[in-house]
This record gives sequence, structure tokens and C-alpha cells, in this order.
Amino acid sequence: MSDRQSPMHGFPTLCTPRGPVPADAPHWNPQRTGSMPSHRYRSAFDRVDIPLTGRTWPQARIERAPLWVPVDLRDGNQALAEPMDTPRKRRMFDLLVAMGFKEIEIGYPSASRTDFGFVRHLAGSGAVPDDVTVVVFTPAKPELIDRTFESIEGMDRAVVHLYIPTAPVWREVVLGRDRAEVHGTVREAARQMERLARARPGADIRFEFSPEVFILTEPDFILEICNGLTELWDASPDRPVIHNLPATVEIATPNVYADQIEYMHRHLDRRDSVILSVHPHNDRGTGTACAELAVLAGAQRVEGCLFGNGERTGNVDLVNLALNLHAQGVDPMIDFSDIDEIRRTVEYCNRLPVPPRHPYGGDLVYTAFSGTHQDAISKGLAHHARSGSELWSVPYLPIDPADVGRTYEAVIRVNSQSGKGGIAHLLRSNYGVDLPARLRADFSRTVQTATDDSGLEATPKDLWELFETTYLAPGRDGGVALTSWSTDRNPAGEHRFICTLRVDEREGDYEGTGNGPVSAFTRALAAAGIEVDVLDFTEHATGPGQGSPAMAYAECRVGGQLCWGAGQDTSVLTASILAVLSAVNRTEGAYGRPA
Ligand SMILES: CC(=O)SCCNC(=O)CCNC(=O)[C@H](O)C(C)(C)COP(=O)(O)OP(=O)(O)OC[C@H]1O[C@@H](n2cnc3c(N)ncnc32)[C@H](O)[C@@H]1OP(=O)(O)O
Ligand SMILES: CC(C)C(=O)C(=O)O
Repeated sequence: MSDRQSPMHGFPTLCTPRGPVPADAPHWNPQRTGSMPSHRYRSAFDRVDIPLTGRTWPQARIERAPLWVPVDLRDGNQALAEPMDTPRKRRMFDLLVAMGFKEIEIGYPSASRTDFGFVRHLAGSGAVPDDVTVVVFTPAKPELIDRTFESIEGMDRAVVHLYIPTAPVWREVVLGRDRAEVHGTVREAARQMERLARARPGADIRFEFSPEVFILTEPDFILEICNGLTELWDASPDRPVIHNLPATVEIATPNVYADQIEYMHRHLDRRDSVILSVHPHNDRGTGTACAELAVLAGAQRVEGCLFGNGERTGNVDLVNLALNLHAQGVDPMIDFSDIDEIRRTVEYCNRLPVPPRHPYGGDLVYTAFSGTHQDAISKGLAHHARSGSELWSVPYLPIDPADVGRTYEAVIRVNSQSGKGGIAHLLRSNYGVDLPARLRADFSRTVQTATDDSGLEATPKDLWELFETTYLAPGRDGGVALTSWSTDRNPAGEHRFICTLRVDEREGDYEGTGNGPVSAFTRALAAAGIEVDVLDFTEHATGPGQGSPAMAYAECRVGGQLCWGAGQDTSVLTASILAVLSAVNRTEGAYGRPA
């Protein structure tokens, strides 16, 4: 293909390996330009410098779950208009324990009486299992560090989490201190923590440090402070320090965060004595990607919140992250077997709703409305059931909804975008009604007209009622009705159908013979002047056991027109007769239905 014929002809690439598109690059995009004041912002590459060469994270794979640390009770809580009270905090804490989290940040005890009170409540309640460690958060202020240690008095174990702003704008504008002064404050705070911990020889108190807005801080300054703390706290493999590197406010594409984490992973001292932790937020909507790439780059611990609550657009969503691993065949080490109960508890504690499209937990995430998706899911589920394989590969469903306690009922829902596959699936799974292939197409036209008219979703009950009025009712009370009937069979095997038929209010007695009761019935109809050919006929039981009603379907040619009918009865023969009668009565312009 010559360059001229290429569909890409005239479209310059939008990025270069080293920087932005040159200013003199041709304008190719026909949309309106210059309507947004984008010149007021700088590229992340002009704000951060990462001296990483030979990055390895793009080739890595996540093979084990990192240590997940929920911060719902601290970072999540500080973002709520109405912070959690002690009962709500306790509900959240108990949920996190029940799900299997082993390290849980429980608050900022020096911030408020409520936070302090909750830590004291946990200290005295016996609610912290032996294999769970709580984390308490403190700024680098002496009186607040004292108060933080007061809050954990009597606890066997805890992580005390120190933070300080380190990024240039925060140093200069918020703290009003230079690098040396910030470093000095951190060291003072760290020494105080060490003293206070040493004064409690019976307790296992470990330390965590977060340089706030790590992603905007000079890498050499981060290393200076973190390596200084590793030494000062004398971290060892038995008593590692946690260095938590937050993307406090996301500013760049996730690959940039990955580079920043890999750089730290390679340059932090006493690496075997450091737990490298990350704390992404979601300002660009890429918190999950940042956390995943950070783990590829060497992070071992991830802080986040359930369903992504947290400051502004939220902390990274631990449900999303952990179930992403599950969907890749990696055990997330957290129990999501009743995701709806988890969601209800989180909604109660945060007083915030989880949106219906939220990954893995939203109301609609295992639901298909559109016809082709429904068809594929329905076939996929049936294939999966037949195959007996444990491996999940059902189209459009990244995980088995049953893994998170969802049923298949909500997977397929019908509206005007739906097709015959989904409709048939709902009738089969809810009512045991297994429509023959051509009847599916016939009925789906009726459903589409109804849902187009109403603009609403049709529930399985709505579908059943529509099926009943469309196919079953005409067999029972149409223009042609059976007042009474009986069948018998002579010794030669020939069937006889004897009946009283009411045709348009006139009653008469008729009889027909054939090689089966249904063909004998069509002869009786012919005797009454109604010409019927049965072209296709099927029947099945609608449930297990002898008493379950039978459903029969008949595709008939009635006076030259093709028409489907259906009948239901505990007797297969009665269901079959009703199906033929339904087709007769459904024929346009014939015996009741207007043309
Ligand atoms: C990114 C994060 O999530 S950080 C955590 C943020 N969380 C919260 O703020 C929730 C709880 N906080 C609070 O309840 C209050 O901020 C308190 C009680 C802790 C402190 O309240 P106040 O004493 O009124 O101070 P205020 O909230 O205005 O804090 C700002 C002061 O702390 C300083 N500061 C901010 N962070 C830190 C820190 N990590 N270490 C030391 N000083 C800090 C600021 O420079 C400012 O100092 P200044 O008063 O000398 O200008
Ligand atoms: C201080 C840290 C842990 C934090 O909450 C953040 O940066 O978002």
C-alpha cells in the first residue's frame, strides 16, 4: 500500500519518545482547538525528574498479592462530610477483619476525640485478632506524637505512621521550611517515636513513614530522608520499616509512577529491611493502574479504600485491585464471597453510595441488556455447564458472578436493546419454558414492541405474562373453542378425535381421524371448515417430577398463514391440543385477532 492510500496518511503521531509533540507539528485534528485554557498546566515531565534507566517493570508479572492495607478509617474517613462515629467505625473495622486484612489503619488519633476514642475502644475491646496489626497516623508534631502513643497504650502491637509534606510547593507554601528544616523535623519526630516505643518493651511497635506528595518530591531528597529513617530506626528483616510513597494527587500517566517506584525500589538502603508501600489516589482516574504498575515495579504493600472512597476522587480501590488479581488467577488473599454485604456495610459506614457501574461491586456489572451480549452469555453459560471445566471463559463476564456471591438471575435483563437469546434465557431459567428456535424470534418481536412502547425494562415476570397473553391465552379463550372433547384409538392404531367446537359463537359436533391425536384434531377442525397444517411441533416438561406441567409449541399453517401457538397443561395431550388451537386463534383476521 502506498503512503497515499494508507488510512494513517496525514495523521502525525501524537507523542514522541522524548517529549511532547513539536509545536510546529501539523494540525490534523478537525475538532475545535483553543477552547480550553490548557496552557495553564504543565506536563508531568516538566515537574518530575526520574533518573531511572533500564526500567524492568514492563516485563514483570504480578504473581502474588501484595499486603493490602485499608485506610478507610483514616484517609477514607477524613474525606467524609460526616465522619464515622464509633459504632460505624467498629462496623467497618469488623468488616475489614472478616475479609482477611492483616494490617488496618484505624485513624488519626491526635486529630479528634472521636478518632482517639475509637483507638481506645479497640485497645480495650479485644476486637483486634492476634494476627491483625493496627496502624495509627500522626504528623511530625511532638504533642501530637505523644497523643498518638497515648492512644495505643495497652496494645500488644501497632504501626505508628509518620507523615510530613516533602514536595517543593508543600515545603515552601504549606510548611514554610526548606529541605534541611523538613529533614530536621522528621528526624526529631522519628527520635521521639523511637524513645516512646522503647519505653514500652512489651509491645511490638513498628514504624511507617510517608513523604507527602512523593511523586512531586525530588528523588534524592526522598532517598535522603527514607534512608536516614531506616538507619535511625535501625530497621532489620525482623523489624522492617515501611516506606510508603504516596501519589497524594495523581499528576501523570501510571508509567511515570511505576518509574518512580522502581527507582526507589533499586536505591533504598537495606532493601530487605524495608517494606516498600504505595498509596495511590485517583485524580486522573488511573489509581488502579498506578497501583498495579507500582507492584510490577517493586511495591510490596498497597494502601487504599474499599470501593475507592477517599479524598477528592478517592483512594485507590482495594476491591478493584484485589479482584483484578483474582481474575488473573492470583489469590487476592481477601474474602469477597459476599460482595453485596461488603458493599452494604461500606455504604452504611461512609453514607455514600457505590455507583451501579463500579468494577466488581456495582449493581449492573454482571448484567447484559444488549441482545448479542445476552446471546453470547447464554451460550457461554450453557457451554461452561456442559464442559464440566473449572476454568472460566464465559464471554463478557470477566469473573464468575458466583465467586462474589452474585446469582445468574441478574446477569441477563431485557429491554428494547435485547434479543431473542436473552429473552429465551430468562423464560428458561425462571419458568422452565424452553422455546423452540423459530418461536424465540417470533416472541422477541412481540417483546421488542412492548419494551419500545413502554421504554422500560421487562422483568422475567413481565416476559412470562406477555408470553401467556400472546400464546397461551388464545388456546384457552379465542374465537374457536373446544367445549368438550375426547379421543380414542381403534385396534388398527388409528386415533379418533370427537369434540364439540364453538366457532364464532356457533356450536357443532365434529370428529376426525388420523395417525395421532393431534392430526385427528386437525381433521376435526377441517370438518368445521378450518384448514390447519402442523409444520413443527415440540413439547417438554417445565420442571422435574411427574406433576410438573407440560408445555407444547405448534407452528401451523392456518388458511395459508404461518402462526405459532403454545399450550400448557399437566396433560401432554391437552397442552398439544391447546397449542394448535392457540395457533388457529392467533391467525390474523381469522377467529378473533384483527388483521
Ligand atoms: C495527605 C493526607 O491525607 S494528610 C492527613 C490529613 N488529615 C487531616 O488533616 C485530618 C485530621 N486533621 C485535623 O484534625 C487537624 O488538621 C489537626 C487536629 C491534626 C491539626 O489541626 P490544627 O492544629 O488546627 O492545624 P491545621 O489543620 O490547620 O494544620 C496545618 C498546620 O500543620 C502543619 N502541618 C501539616 N502537615 C504536617 C505534618 N505532617 N507534620 C507537621 N506539621 C504539619 C502545617 O504546616 C500547618 O502549620 P502552621 O499552623 O504552622 O501553618
Ligand atoms: C500522607 C499519605 C499517606 C496520604 O494520605 C497521602 O499522601 O495521600
